[in-house]
Amino acid sequence: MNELNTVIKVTGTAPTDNYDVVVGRGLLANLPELLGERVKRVLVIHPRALRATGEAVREDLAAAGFTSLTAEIPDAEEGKHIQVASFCWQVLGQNDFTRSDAIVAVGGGAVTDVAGFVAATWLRGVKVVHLPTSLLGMVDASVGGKTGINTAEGKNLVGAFHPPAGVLVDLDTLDTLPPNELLSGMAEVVKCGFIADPAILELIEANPEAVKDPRSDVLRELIERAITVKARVVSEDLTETGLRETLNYGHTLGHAIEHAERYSWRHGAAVSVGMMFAAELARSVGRLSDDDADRHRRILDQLGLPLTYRRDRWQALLDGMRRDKKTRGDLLRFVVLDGIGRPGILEVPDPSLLFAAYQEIAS
Ligand SMILES: NC(=O)c1ccc[n+]([C@@H]2O[C@H](COP(=O)([O-])OP(=O)(O)OC[C@H]3O[C@@H](n4cnc5c(N)ncnc54)[C@H](O)[C@@H]3O)[C@@H](O)[C@H]2O)c1
Ligand SMILES: O=C(O)C(=O)C[C@@H](O)[C@H](O)[C@H](O)COP(=O)(O)O
Ligand SMILES: [Zn+2]
Repeated sequence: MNELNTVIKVTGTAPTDNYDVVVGRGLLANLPELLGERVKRVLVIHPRALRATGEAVREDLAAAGFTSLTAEIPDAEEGKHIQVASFCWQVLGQNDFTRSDAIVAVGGGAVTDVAGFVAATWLRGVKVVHLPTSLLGMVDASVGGKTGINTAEGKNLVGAFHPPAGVLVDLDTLDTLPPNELLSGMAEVVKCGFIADPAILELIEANPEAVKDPRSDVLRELIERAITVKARVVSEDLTETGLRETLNYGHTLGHAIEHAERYSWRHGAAVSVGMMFAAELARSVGRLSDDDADRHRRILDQLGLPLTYRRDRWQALLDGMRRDKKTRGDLLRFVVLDGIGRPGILEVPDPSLLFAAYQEIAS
């Protein structure tokens, strides 16, 4: 690995909780070194849309002496399905994959989520390495070991914590990422700014054009800062017993919107509306100042992320939010801010409070 790479460490209590997230260019070629000598066979999981990248990874593996197979899966949320996991288990079974073999995920967050889930469940756990190719995958989904698939009832309702053995964030892959996908990832970067690193917000405010340029130094700094936030949080609380809930800022409503829209909305777009809602909720109970709540609107609007959602969908959203993993019994729980960089939890026994805050963002 060369000196232009940045290494962000994730740590934890078990030896398998410790790994590096390496950020740089031309990094995919470093995969064989990362897998190590014990691994003999590798299953590369990627969507059809990223076939060329998957093939390039397999060529590097072959050159280094690994036997590799491909599982080409449906794109985006269609990949986060039990039938896709089942297809991958079948490929692993038919090819006698053992506990010393490995899975490599090449793609966005949907791919790292389902491939991570397959790795968590095959033989009760095999090594997985993530090669995220979307901004969202780089700054969020590939780091922290949350894996999952959707069910008919909601988003990520089935999954496991299964940290990767390593993450290679190859910035070159962003060159082909469509602008709306970059924008979606930017919502998670902004989230990290609101919950933990105000410098992220200042960088975005000061560089409205550069943040959208995949080759800019500003974007690289944002990526590294967001990964640093995520790595720090999951190092302290891998299994979400407390601090990790803060990474769910904007997701209680966001996931409900994704489900209501049958996943036609990008994850980050839904989280953007979810953060607007959380800000209005916190403002309404006197926890967030008007200035800080208004800053949500300014930054998300500057980026071009959505700020509102349909007034007539409230009941479906409330039903969706009840299925959020932070809910305890009848108590809905939201990540809210007491100020920028000061996240906390708001427990809401009475949905009328939520309905009132929703009116502020309903269109
Ligand atoms: N596990 C976690 O901690 C975590 C964190 C955040 C989000 N997520 C999950 O991640 C998913 C969203 O991730 P996403 O936004 O990456 O979506 P995605 O994986 O659906 O990818 C978005 C689209 O971009 C395409 N794409 C990806 N990389 C590309 C590239 N380099 N060039 C061209 N096209 C490319 C994909 O094929 C897809 O069509 C959601 O399911 C969300 O729930 C998980
Ligand atoms: O890593 C986490 O923890 C997060 O909450 C990060 C989120 O951005 C991500 O979308 C995650 O998949 C949501 O998890 P869930 O537990 O609410 O399904
Ligand atoms: Zn998210």
